[in-house]
Amino acid sequence: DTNATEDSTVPLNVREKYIISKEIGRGAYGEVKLCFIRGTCDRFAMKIIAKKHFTVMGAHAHTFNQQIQSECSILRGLDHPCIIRVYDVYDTSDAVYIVLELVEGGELFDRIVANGQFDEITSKFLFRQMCLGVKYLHDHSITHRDLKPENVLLTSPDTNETLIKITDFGLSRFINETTLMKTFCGTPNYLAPEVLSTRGEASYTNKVDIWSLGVILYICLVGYPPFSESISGTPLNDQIIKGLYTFPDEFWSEVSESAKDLIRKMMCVDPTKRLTINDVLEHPWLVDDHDNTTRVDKIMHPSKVISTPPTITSVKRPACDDDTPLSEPCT
Ligand SMILES: c1ccc2c(c1)[nH]c1[nH]cn[n+]12
Repeated sequence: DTNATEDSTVPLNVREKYIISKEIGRGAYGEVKLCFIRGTCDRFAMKIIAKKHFTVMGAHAHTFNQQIQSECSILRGLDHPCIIRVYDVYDTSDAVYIVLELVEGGELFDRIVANGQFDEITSKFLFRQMCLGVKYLHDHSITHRDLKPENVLLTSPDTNETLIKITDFGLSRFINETTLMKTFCGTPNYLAPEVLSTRGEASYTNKVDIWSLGVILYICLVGYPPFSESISGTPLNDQIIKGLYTFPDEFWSEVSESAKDLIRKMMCVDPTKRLTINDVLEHPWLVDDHDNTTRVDKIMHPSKVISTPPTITSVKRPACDDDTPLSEPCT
């Protein structure tokens, strides 16, 4: 990958507005670089996706580019605390340049690795935010399709009481078969069974995101994935397609039955039986924990922290006795 700063293929209008700096991440279909707006020095993330990863419609390239434009105008219209903001999109012949919100806390994936796993309270705090972000996408008819801890970013580098931001949504609709094959080449740890059993031909529903959220919650609580080749020797795809996961007491004895119940209802093989995102948010594990809901609301809407108004002790009231005539009738 060429260094975009010198790379002459970066369109002039992008270079005029942004200084593109170092690489800060690599997604499945492109690189992410730190960039600054010339002048204000506001910092953003610039995702550069080479078009070769997209379905080449050949003659239909024109409609394809229009599809990208309309998709990105949808993405630019999204505004939710748990969704990475899309500020600008530059579509050129060989690449799409997407200007995105920058966050400094790294990926959930790395935080889980560093922590080992989260306690149930922290898991629920982060999980509720992911659910609210996914609900916002589903309410806007957007299926993420590639939810995984690598696509959940954190805003604070030094605490788990952090805001999370979901990224890499929306463009997945434009995946061409090679990138889709990449989906199959990559570990299908988070991939829903219906995608695997029909080799991706399944009519995707947004239920695929619920399965992935279930896998993410499982990993947050115990620090290891529900499916893995090494242990049982059964091929990974078979484990997923048949839903062969368990909650071994060795690791799960400290976790509440309610949390396991929710995971079972999210990681159910039949998508028609799987919970919707609204069902998930109405599950007792999330609904019955008001403290968690309050903490999540506060981190999502910090400005709305209701500061308790000062009690009125400062105002001195004249000692009133009943024969003092009122200077004027009280209005
Ligand atoms: C998409 C992919 C990676 C991103 C991103 C948007 N924003 C941001 N801030 C740090 N990394 N990163």
